[in-house]
Amino acid sequence: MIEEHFAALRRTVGRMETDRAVMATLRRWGSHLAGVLQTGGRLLACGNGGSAAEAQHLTSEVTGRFRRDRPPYAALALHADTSAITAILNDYGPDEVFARQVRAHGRPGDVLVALSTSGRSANVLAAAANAHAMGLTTWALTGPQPNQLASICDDGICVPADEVATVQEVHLLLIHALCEVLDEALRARRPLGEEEPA
Ligand SMILES: O=C(CO)[C@@H](O)[C@H](O)[C@H](O)[C@H](O)COP(=O)(O)O
Ligand SMILES: [Zn+2]
Repeated sequence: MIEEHFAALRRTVGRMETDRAVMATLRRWGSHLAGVLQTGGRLLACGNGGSAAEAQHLTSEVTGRFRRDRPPYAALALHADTSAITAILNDYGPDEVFARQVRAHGRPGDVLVALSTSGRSANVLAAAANAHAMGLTTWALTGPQPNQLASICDDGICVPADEVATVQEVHLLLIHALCEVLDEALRARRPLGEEEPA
């Protein structure tokens, strides 16, 4: 029933909107990410299916822009290079498709955002484990807790919804909220004399 679909989204958003921990996490992430990007670090993001699209939505907003003009920053969605993906899949197997790229593109201090509605996709778990071992900061966006991805990442937001679709829809809301706080933090950190174009 489509009414139930709308109701599930409304319920979940309502629950998260009043969860102070979620807002605090987003603000902490925005401010940390601003520092990483402005000092030459990079954002990596990964996920499967709908979560791949969400990962790419986030990185495109960082490299392009969100609401206002600002300098571009380094961000990569790890499923987007189809030649690398097919070669790694073919030569090393499915669990390595993101992990190998984390090892190639990640540097200590960079940030990995790992998205999984179930929190148990092996390739996303491997990416997070590799990133952690290399000294990247790892953040999880998942479905309900407990789940393995949230437990191995440095920080995470777990969406309390039963349906994969609802979790994905709320992930996009969280991504836009993160872009909002990131832009605020970038503006606050910009040195005097480097105001953004009108
Ligand atoms: O978008 C959808 C369902 O809405 C699917 O493509 C879904 O993302 C795929 O089944 C993924 O493989 C699920 O992976 P995960 O979220 O459990 O890590
Ligand atoms: Zn957007």
